[in-house]
Amino acid sequence: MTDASPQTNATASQGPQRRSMVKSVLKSPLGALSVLLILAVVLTALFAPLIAANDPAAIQIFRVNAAPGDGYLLGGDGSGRDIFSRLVYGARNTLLGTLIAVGVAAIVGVSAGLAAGYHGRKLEVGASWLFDALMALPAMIVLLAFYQALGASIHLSMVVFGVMLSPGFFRLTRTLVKGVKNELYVDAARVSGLSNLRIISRHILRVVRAPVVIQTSIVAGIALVIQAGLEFLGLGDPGTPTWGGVLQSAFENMYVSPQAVIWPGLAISITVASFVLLANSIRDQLQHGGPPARLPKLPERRSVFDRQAEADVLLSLRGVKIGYPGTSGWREVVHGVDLDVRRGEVLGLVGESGSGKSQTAFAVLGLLGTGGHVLDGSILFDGEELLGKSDEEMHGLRGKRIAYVPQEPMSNLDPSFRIGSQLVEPLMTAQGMSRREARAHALDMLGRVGLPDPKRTFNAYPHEISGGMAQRVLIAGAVATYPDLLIADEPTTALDVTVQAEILELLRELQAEFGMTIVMVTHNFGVVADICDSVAVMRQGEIVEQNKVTDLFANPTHDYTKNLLAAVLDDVEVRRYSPPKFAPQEAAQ
Ligand SMILES: Nc1ncnc2c1ncn2[C@@H]1O[C@H](COP(=O)(O)OP(=O)(O)OP(=O)(O)O)[C@@H](O)[C@H]1O
Repeated sequence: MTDASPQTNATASQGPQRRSMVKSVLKSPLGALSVLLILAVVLTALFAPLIAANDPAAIQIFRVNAAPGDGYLLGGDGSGRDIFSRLVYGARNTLLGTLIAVGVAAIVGVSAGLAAGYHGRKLEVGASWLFDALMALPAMIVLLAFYQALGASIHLSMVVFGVMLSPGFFRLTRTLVKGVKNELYVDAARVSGLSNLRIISRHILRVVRAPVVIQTSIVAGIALVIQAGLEFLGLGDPGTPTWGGVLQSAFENMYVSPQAVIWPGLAISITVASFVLLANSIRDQLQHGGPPARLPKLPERRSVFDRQAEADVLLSLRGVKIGYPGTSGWREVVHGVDLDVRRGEVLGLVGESGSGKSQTAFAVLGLLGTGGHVLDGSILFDGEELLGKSDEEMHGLRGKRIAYVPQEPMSNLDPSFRIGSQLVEPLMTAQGMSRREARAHALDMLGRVGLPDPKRTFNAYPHEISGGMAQRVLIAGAVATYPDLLIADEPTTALDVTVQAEILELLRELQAEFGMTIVMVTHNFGVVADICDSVAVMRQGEIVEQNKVTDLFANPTHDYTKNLLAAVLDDVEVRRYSPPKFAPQEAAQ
């Protein structure tokens, strides 16, 4: 049995510029064409009595195998009936049969798939066994046997065929449900007391919906072809006009009236092709988001590129504005940041959530989120302008001269590869090392970042190590190329307090040993006090204050900085500097 599972990822559509699926499909040429053709067939079926001039069953003996003309638009068939009228009325019966097969397949397969995927293992095993057995049955033989037993009703045959098509829906739905049922938001829904039925209808069906629509479209094409095939074999109701029946009649008279075969053939092929094209078009929209939405026009960059930074400044930002496409033009999220990071310095980029710290860091890495652009400004790295560099040029810098340590160590390691191979591959491609050299260097680095048994970690899978060890592994990978600049985005947030201190200590040591410059993105003044030499405070997309850590802690000038410092908890252990405690009235000034 056909299992036309649409390979799709329903979550792929959840981009920032997701448009309504229907609109997106209609905007793609193939999607629009297929919808138009299916609509035309449906309308023809609905308004058959208005479209067809003649009764499809009326026989005119002198029009047997007649050529087109004289009121018979496409000629007469072997019994003297109007081929056009039979095709128009045939659209009704053919679509109804298709609808029955698809409806039965979807209802049986999706409900069983939801139940088997969501509920325990026993139900899944039983249902899987049943549907596997159904798939193993030869559809045509089963349909012929049922035809013998049930009589000449194509609609009953389509019910049986629908059941035979249901395993495709079952497998697709079960797999999707199993993938989503352990997501944290589903757990949260369970904890909040929602019933299983409510969770399935609210959270699970949303994920299943789009792939099931694709599967439905594919299965509709298959059902139509099989139905026409059965009718062609003479297994339909001879009194009812259908496309398969018209094809059979034309085939019997092919030598007398060859053109009569063309019309039912065209009707079947175009409709089936439309279903398949529609499925492809929806899948494309889901997987790739369809053709890119038109971006608002980029504003002209006013900043002068031709500038130089002081010799001891490694990274220099001037007037950097970052934006994302919004409903009415660009939505600016960083509004003209000026920032200098000196060679060998650890700079803390600090501010509350959403203040633009990560966006500023990602702009330097050339890794803004989908649709994100640096709208204006200049970013100099070691005297070289980064804005305007191609992806390839940026690729040459990232992972070599500019390294990155992320916030979530675990989600940045691929669970299907050993730690060692994830460290060795980049060293071979980026540094041109041989496998042996890369392996030795990776083991060295794992030892250097304080992992007690580098060999064991090297051979381990990510799930076999702790979060703190994973962060050390990522740091080892980042510093393995001895980068000039390390950007660390909240590298300790996901770790427990003692491990946080160890990781900060490690970064400090590595910075001193390799002479790296570090930009530390953080919302935590404790981290700033612990490791940073200077600090830039961000608020609502702007830098409001930049100073040496000692000076800023001793003498914050901006109210926002004072508030942030006042919010540092009394028991935060600050090893290098002690933030002064501000009285609430002082902080509010
Ligand atoms: N992909 C995106 N599309 C649109 N807006 C975005 C996108 N990513 C971030 N933003 C917006 O940019 C602004 C700054 O985000 P950013 O991630 O830099 O904040 P942050 O200071 O690093 O906060 P946090 O500490 O919570 O990560 C926010 O208003 C955010 O909504």
